[in-house]
This record gives sequence, C-alpha cells and structure tokens, in this order.
Amino acid sequence: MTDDAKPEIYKGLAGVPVDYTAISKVNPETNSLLYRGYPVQELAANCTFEEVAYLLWYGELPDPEQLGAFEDRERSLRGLDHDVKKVIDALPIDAHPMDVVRTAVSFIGAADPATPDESPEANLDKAIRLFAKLPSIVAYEQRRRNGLHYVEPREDLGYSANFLWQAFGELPELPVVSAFDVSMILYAEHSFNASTFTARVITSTLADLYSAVTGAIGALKGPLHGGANEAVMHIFDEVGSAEHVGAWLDEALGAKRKIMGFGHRVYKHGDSRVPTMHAALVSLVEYYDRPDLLELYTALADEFTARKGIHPNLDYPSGPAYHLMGFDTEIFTPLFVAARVTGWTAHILEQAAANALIRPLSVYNGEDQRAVPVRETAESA
Ligand SMILES: CC(=O)SCCNC(=O)CCNC(=O)[C@H](O)C(C)(C)COP(=O)(O)OP(=O)(O)OC[C@H]1O[C@@H](n2cnc3c(N)ncnc32)[C@H](O)[C@@H]1OP(=O)(O)O
Ligand SMILES: O=C([O-])CC(=O)C(=O)O
Repeated sequence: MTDDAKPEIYKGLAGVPVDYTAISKVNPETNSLLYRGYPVQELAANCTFEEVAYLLWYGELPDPEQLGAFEDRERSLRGLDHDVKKVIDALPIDAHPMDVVRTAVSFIGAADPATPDESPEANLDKAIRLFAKLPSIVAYEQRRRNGLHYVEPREDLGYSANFLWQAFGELPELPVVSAFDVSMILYAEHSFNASTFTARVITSTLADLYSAVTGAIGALKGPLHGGANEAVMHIFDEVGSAEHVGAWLDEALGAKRKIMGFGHRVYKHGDSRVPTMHAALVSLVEYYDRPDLLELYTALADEFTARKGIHPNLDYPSGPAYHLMGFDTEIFTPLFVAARVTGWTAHILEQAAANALIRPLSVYNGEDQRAVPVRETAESA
C-alpha cells in the first residue's frame, strides 16, 4: 500500500460519531447537556436523583404514582445479601475501593439467576437492582477501610439521605443531602464517554448487563476519566493552600504534568456541569465553614485556566465537595460509579435494542509478511 492510500486514523476515536443515542446530548458549542431533552441544570434544580434515574431509563419523568412505585422498589432492594458482604470482606483492607466495587458488582452478576435473561424487562430490573445496591456497597467500603461495621439501609429515607446515612451512620443535614443529590444528577450520564462506550462494546457482543457494568467500572477507574475526582484531591493535598498555587504550577507544568480535573475531550470552553457543581461546593464550604478550601480551589482554577486556556471539568468541584462531606479520597470514584450506573445501563438497554457488534478496523504497521525460520535440530544437522 502506498503512503497516499493510507486510511486516516482517528486516534482515540476523537471526533468520530459511532452511533445514535436518544439518552443525552452534549453540545460543546452551546455548552449544554440535555438528558432526554431536559437541561441538566434544570433537572438538578427541580428533581431528585431518583426522578432523573427514572427519566434516563424510561425516557420521561415519572408522575407521582410512577415515582412512588419506583421509589418503593428501589428502597426494597437496597440491602446487601450476606454473601456479597462476605466477598467484600475477603478483599484486602487496602484494596482500591474501585476494585472492591467492581468485584462486588461482578459477584452480584454471578449470583443472580436472571443474569442470562437478556430481555429488556429483565435488564431494567437488573439496572434498578444495581442502582439500589451500589450505595450499600460504596458506603460499606467507606466504613470497612476505616474499621467500621456495615450500616443497614433505611427505607424511610430518599436515595441520597440514605447513602450518607449508610456511609457515616448519622442523619445528614439538608444542605449536604442536596449537594450530594446534585452531584449524583450531574454525574449520571454523558453520552459516549469512555466507560459508557466500554459498556456498549461489551453489550454489543451479547454479553450480559453485569459484564458490561463491570467493564465500565474498570474504564471509569483511570485518572483520565472518573479517577480524576480522586486525583484532584491529591493535587489539593500537594498544593496545600492558595498562596502556593503559582509555585506549584510552575513546577508541575515544567515537568509536563497533566493537571487532573481540567480539560475535556468534548468541551473545549468549559464543562456545562461545572457551574452547578461549583454552586453546590460553595454551599458546602459555607456549611462546613471552610473558606480556605474554596480559596485554593479558585486560585488553582483561575491560574491554570489563565496560563493554559484549559477549563475545569466536573471532577474538579466534585472532588473537594466529597472531601467536605467526609468521604475518603479513594471513595470519590466509587461515588461516580453509583451515579453513572444509571447512564451505563440506559445505554446498555439502548445498544441491545438496536445492536451491531462494535468492531472497528486497525491499520497494520508491523513487519511485512515473512517466513518462519526453520531451525536446524540436532538430528537434521
Ligand atoms: C468526568 C470526566 O471523565 S472529565 C475528564 C477527567 N479527566 C481529567 O481531568 C484528566 C486531565 N485531563 C486530560 O488528561 C485531558 O484533558 C482529557 C484526557 C480529559 C481530554 O484530553 P484530549 O481531548 O485527548 O486532549 P489532549 O489530552 O490531547 O490535550 C490537548 C492538549 O491540551 C493539554 N491538556 C489537556 N488537558 C490537560 C490537563 N489537564 N493538564 C495539562 N495539559 C492538558 C495536553 O497536554 C495537550 O497538549 P499538547 O497539544 O501540547 O500535547
Ligand atoms: O464525556 C466524557 O468524555 C467524560 C465525562 O465528562 C463524563 O463521562 O462525565
């Protein structure tokens, strides 16, 4: 093949549309994000995470009766079987919480007799099951790694209040519940990001929903994707305080480091979700009286954006927000899992409903064809 005839390679599939989706629309030109047509900011201001999860799966917001039935189902599925806890307990105490969550989801899939049933109804049921159980898994891991016991879920609490209850064993105050719920809504869905695309690739082979979610958790762990919210907090720890930002950036940029929590494959002028999460962070800073954290947050964002023209993404305000709520830094990405399981499973259902095996082409650039050398043996010599 001559050089002229070489097909164009789209590294990282950047800018390549690979399929349709009716679940969400990311528009970098207008800096907007729609879930099933609704602006995410309006959903965050007016809906609970349960309503948004329902919207992502069913395509419409629930009426009061539908919401009541959905909430009853979700609340009834929250608890963890003894076997799931046993599997979690068998893992090293210093395992990364993302590995723990991935293993727990994989175990739930292995133990669910409905796993092979790939009907849309069965898949939706599995999605709601994971949605309901992930808070118990993540909250338990937050406690286990700190030597604390499992806290049973409470059916009298909404999703976010119960999540915080299970993580910290005390009833959270309203500003904390609201900020947490907003973060879950903002993290829920974002079109063909790397983890969702992973889930769709796995689904395209006709593998089961649990396999697709397990794979998606693996893809989310990396710091170029969901792992960035954890990495942001490590950066905050390194920098220390607002007055050190300039010197820290000189060194980090000099060493050509990537600054986690900044930049995005699709948004080049800022992430549509950041203003809403920033407002939630400000309310937490006021509630916990931590102006120093906001000063550091603002100084780093302003200085980095001024120097590089690269804006914060959602992981930038989420990291310090989860820190203020009391979560360990390593638990931040598992919180993202709990939210994104809604988007992943909506995409799994969409992919399965109009499936085509996802199998792109590669362009070979290795050795030309050659003969395997025939080596002389002792007998033939
Ligand atoms: C919820 C989410 O998953 S949002 C994403 C979370 N990830 C992060 O925050 C990790 C840090 N950010 C990044 O690594 C990138 O911005 C990505 C991976 C998110 C997007 O990257 P891409 O679209 O592939 O752009 P790419 O990495 O090629 O960056 C383009 C240029 O900007 C630079 N750049 C982009 N982001 C950053 C950053 N955070 N810090 C320093 N430089 C950056 C790159 O070094 C590159 O520079 P160059 O052209 O001189 O080589
Ligand atoms: O869209 C992306 O590439 C990453 C992202 O922001 C997300 O998954 O929320």
